[in-house]
Amino acid sequence: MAARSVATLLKRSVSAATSTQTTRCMSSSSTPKRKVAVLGAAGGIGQPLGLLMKLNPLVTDLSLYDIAGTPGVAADISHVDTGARVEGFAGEQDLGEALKGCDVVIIPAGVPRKPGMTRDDLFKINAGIVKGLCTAIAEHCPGALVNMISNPVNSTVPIAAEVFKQHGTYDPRKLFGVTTLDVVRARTFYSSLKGLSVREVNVPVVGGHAGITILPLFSQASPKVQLTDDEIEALTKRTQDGGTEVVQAKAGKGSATLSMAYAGALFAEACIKGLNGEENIQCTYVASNITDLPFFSSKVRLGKNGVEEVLGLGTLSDYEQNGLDALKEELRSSIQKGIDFVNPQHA
Ligand SMILES: NC(=O)C1=CN([C@@H]2O[C@H](COP(=O)(O)OP(=O)(O)OC[C@H]3O[C@@H](n4cnc5c(N)ncnc54)[C@H](O)[C@@H]3O)[C@@H](O)[C@H]2O)C=CC1
Ligand SMILES: O=C([O-])CC(=O)C(=O)O
Repeated sequence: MAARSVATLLKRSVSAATSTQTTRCMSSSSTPKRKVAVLGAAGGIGQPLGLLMKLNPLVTDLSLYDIAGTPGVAADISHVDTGARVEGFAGEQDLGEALKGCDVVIIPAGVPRKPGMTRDDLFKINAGIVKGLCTAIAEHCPGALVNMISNPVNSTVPIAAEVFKQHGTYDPRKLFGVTTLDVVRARTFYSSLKGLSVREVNVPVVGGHAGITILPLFSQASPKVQLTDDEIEALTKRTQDGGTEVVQAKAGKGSATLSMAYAGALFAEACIKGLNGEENIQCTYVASNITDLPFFSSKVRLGKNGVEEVLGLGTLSDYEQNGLDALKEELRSSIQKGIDFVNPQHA
């Protein structure tokens, strides 16, 4: 699934860049109008993600919002000769206008990790940022699909759910933690270890998005190749620590931005395709009852309403079952931390 989407995205981007006429025809006749907002658009992820959304012919209106720096980013991206109309919004007073009429809102707003930090160390700052942005979403575009990138995703998604519940706008089919980067990494590491073409490879990744809560299911990878126990262990660890690998390599200058922008663009495109009636299956962190945890990442069928179906885990190897048992306590407590942040009286 992801492999084909990537190829399509890049091919379309090239044709969109070389033919404004074609793009305009597509958006006015065959495809519905789709407005996408990026909140945190002037950041390390926000800028390349904004560009990738501008290259996507399924996007007709692109709203770029940040607390600062957006006029420059919006002016810059708006000169790209593709169909999407770009508007930049800077500062809280413009947030409502940025969100009005949105079909998809992508949130990469907030601080990234430095070496030695866990994603949970970001909670203190990012929880408040996400709460504020989700309050505005509830007021100005309550029907939009929300793609949460801001960390810790294991807690920021429950925060968003609680904010929407307080406003009476919560629809669990429309709230997603973006875990696509874990899938992208698992595919890359698996294919390069085994000399496979990455375009043909798929690996489901379930659980959450932090350390051991990231559980790649190499027993369900396709195409299937023989893996030793040591190879499975190494691939699993590398996928779980992929974010930390980048944080350490950037040595204090932030975390993954370019690969995340790519992954975020893939997932946003999958959501828009679903809205447009092109159902597709992606791994994402959503409200779920496939385990005893209220939020869980697994394969999900996306369609016109957002989540059409949360798919089960399939058969797990003993190694994966142990990983699942081991991740539950951390994931449960991260979820509760998010819920308690919005409802301190119940904590
Ligand atoms: N889900 C995932 O797989 C991944 C998540 N992340 C997370 O994404 C987040 C952003 O990372 P970067 O772009 O590298 O950080 P960054 O610091 O480069 O950019 C963040 C942007 O958010 C903006 N911002 C802060 N408060 C805001 C508010 N109230 N409203 C709107 N914008 C606001 C900042 O002005 C800045 O431009 C971090 O929390 C990071 O941990 C990063 C990589 C992967
Ligand atoms: O590791 C981080 O802090 C950023 C992130 O979520 C990732 O790259 O997977």
